Amino acid sequence: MDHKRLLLPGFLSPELCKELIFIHKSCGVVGYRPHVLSTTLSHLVATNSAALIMPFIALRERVKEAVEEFFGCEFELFVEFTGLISWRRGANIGWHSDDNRDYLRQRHFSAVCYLNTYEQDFHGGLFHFQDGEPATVVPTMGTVLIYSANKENVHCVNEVTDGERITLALWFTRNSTHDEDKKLLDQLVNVMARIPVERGKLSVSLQEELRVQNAGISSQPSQGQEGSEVNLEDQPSPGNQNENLVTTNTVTKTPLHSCFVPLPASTNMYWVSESKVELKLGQDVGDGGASGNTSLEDDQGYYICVERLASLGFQCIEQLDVSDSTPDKPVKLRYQQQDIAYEFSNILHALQVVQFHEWRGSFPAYLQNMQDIKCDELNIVKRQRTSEYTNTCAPHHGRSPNLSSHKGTLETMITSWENHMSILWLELSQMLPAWRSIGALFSR
Ligand SMILES: O=C(O)CCC(=O)C(=O)O
Ligand SMILES: [Fe+2]
Repeated sequence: MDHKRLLLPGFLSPELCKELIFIHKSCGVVGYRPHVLSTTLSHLVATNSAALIMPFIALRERVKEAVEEFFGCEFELFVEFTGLISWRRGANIGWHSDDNRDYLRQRHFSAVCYLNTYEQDFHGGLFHFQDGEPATVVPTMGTVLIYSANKENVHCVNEVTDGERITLALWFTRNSTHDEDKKLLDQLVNVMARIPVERGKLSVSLQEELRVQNAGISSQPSQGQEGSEVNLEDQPSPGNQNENLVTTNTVTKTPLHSCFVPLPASTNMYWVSESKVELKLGQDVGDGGASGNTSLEDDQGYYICVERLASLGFQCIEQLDVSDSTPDKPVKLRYQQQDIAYEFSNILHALQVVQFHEWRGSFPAYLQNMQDIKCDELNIVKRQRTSEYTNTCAPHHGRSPNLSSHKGTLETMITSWENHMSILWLELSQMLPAWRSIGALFSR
């Protein structure tokens, strides 16, 4: 039997891999099997994070071209599925081919893009082919593995024993009725139509201004940016006038803000069950759906967003009510026992902002600032009232440093995320008419 497969090391730049990891860590939900989380493009669109599909577009195109060239089927393929998948401790998949279910028969070719590296970011999780060469694929950041989805390429993934193994999985089909682009376009058109700011209201000059401001911001992520917000005061959008500028604590929210503040999906999609789930290995192949979801009642587990925030040192000031089916409530965070004054629109908004700064590496600067505030304040307090030293550190007690006094830092933290999102959002809204007319998602 022929085992047609291709390994392309360095196909993705480290920068793109990290950006995709940021998206997954900001938006991922429970995946299709235990210990697996996923972020599909349609999930991004459905959770008001449509702008985050932009970094995928050129990559999907490049991978499709590589698959078409290797298998000699130029201009014949459609992307059937695009999803970021992470495999956490305990995740594995037995021998299978990727088309091994009736509802997966349309999958003709597979491409797995490895976004992080074996033995650096996770342990276990090697990929093996049952027959032929290469027998084993070692996941390495930026490598793409391409193979046919049928029985020529039966494979498995060993159990991940530690860390988080993150991939971008793509499937391709010759069958146009399974074209992911058509479904995404329908979804995008619906979502963009509901956006409160009319695209037409964003004049060309304003868009230009935005670009210039953003160009400045992205090159200096850790500095105060006076006047960096998108101020639409002069161009109110109909039906939205009263909401044009909403000040929450120190940070001004603009109409654009409401375009891309994420909307969480239902709670059970973020609930990772830790109770035992019976599974027949080797039969359950990725469908990108949420069939790994389990009910909240009988389970031990954790809420993904809360866990992701906690792993970076953030807690929600008020505990999240996981019995609430839609966690779309304002959230405030605490970092190292200091309450952050800013009110995020919801837990997903908080997570996206935090992950954004983790990705950009701009946290150390902010945290350094926060650390300085803490030390200074504590020193003063310590000198004055030594006996109450511990109390001053405790949440809601004494004068724990209020970060709103460090307006520049906090404001920059929020607005640099907003600016990043607004660039993507504008790109998306500019591309959409062309995508609609062609019926496909493509890059410039
Ligand atoms: O992540 C990998 O290396 C392969 C995953 C896989 O086999 C699948 O999802 O079907
Ligand atoms: Fe597979």
